[in-house]
Amino acid sequence: MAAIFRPIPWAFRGSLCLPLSARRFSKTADENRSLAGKVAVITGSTRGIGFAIARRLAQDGAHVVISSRKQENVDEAVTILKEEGLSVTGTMCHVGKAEDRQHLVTTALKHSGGIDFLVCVAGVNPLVGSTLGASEQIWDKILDVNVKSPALLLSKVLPYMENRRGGSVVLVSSGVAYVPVPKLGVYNTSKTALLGLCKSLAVELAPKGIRVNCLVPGIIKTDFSLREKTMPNMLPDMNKIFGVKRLGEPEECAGLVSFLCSSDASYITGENIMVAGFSSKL
Ligand SMILES: NC(=O)C1=CN([C@@H]2O[C@H](COP(=O)(O)OP(=O)(O)OC[C@H]3O[C@@H](n4cnc5c(N)ncnc54)[C@H](OP(=O)(O)O)[C@@H]3O)[C@@H](O)[C@H]2O)C=CC1
Ligand SMILES: CC1=C(/C=C/C(C)=C/C=C/C(C)=C/C=O)C(C)(C)CCC1
Repeated sequence: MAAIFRPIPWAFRGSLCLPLSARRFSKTADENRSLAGKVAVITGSTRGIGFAIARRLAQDGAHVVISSRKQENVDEAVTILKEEGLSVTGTMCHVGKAEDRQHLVTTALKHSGGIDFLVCVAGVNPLVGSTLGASEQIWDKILDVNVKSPALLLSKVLPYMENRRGGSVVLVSSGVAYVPVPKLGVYNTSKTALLGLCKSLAVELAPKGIRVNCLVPGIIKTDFSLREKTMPNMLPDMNKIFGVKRLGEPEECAGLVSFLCSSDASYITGENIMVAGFSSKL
C-alpha cells in the first residue's frame, strides 16, 4: 500500500528529492558561476573578439590562458583583466608555429593543471584581391593560421581534455563563409572550411565527451574589420541590410562562447552559430 502512495520524485523541492536529470544539472551556491573551476585556453585573445571572450569566460568563473603573437600584447591584456579581479595568465603563441602551440599547452598545464575549453579565435587575412591571383605563400599562410592551426592545437590539447573526461571546443568562422565577400576569396574559403572542420571534429570527439561548435560572427567592430589592409574598404550600409541595423560588438560574441562552454550546452555539438544581426542560413 505504502508503495502505491510513494510520492512522484519531481513533486519535491529539496535536491535529494529531485529527479535524476535535475540533480545532474543542479548547482550549489558556491559554484554558482557557470564556468567555475574550469580552465580555458584562447588563441588570438589580446584584443577584439578574443579579448572579449577571455574577459567573459573569466567573469563566468573560468581561469583563462590568454595568448597571441606578441608578448607585449599578452602582458597588456593580462594586466587589464587582472586589475578587474579576474583569474588569467598568458603566454605568447603564434598559432601557425608548432613550437608555439606546444608552448601554449605546456604553459596552460603548468599554471592550471588541466584544460577544459579551447577557443580558437586567431585568424588572419593578408590579401585583399583576386583569388586566382593569390600566391602559394598567401594560400599557405591563410590556411595554416585559419584552418590547420585549430586542429593541430586541439591534437595537443586532446589528452588533457580526455583526462578531465570531457571538454568544449569553439572555433571561429565568419559570415563570409556563407556570403562570400568580393576580394576576400582565400579568406572566405578558409572560413567555409572551418564549418566543415567543426562538424567533422564534433563527430570524431563526441565519444570522448568533447563537444565542438563554431561561432560565426557577422561584421564586428574590431581593428581587423576596420583595417583596410585586412578587409576591403567597403563596409555595407547596415541600414540597407535587413536584420539588426548596426555592426556587432565583440562582447556580443562572447556570451555565446560562454554558453557553448557551459553545461547548459551539454547536448549541443557540431553547430555553426551566427552572431550577425541577421541569418544567412536556410
Ligand atoms: N571582426 C570581424 O568583423 C570578424 C572577425 N572574424 C574572425 O574573428 C577572429 C578575431 O578577429 P578580430 O577580433 O576582429 O581581430 P583583431 O585584429 O581585433 O584581433 C586579432 C587577435 O588575434 C591575434 N593574432 C593575430 N594573428 C595571430 C596568430 N597568427 N597567432 C596568434 N594570435 C594571432 C592578435 O594579437 P597579436 O597581433 O599580438 O598576434 C589579436 O589578439 C578572426 O578569426 C577573424 O577572422 C570573423 C568574422 C567577422
Ligand atoms: C559590401 C557588401 C557586403 C560586404 C560585406 C563585408 C565588407 C563584410 C565584411 C566581413 C568581415 C569583416 C568579415 C570577417 O570575417 C555584403 C554584406 C557581402 C553584401 C552587400 C554588399
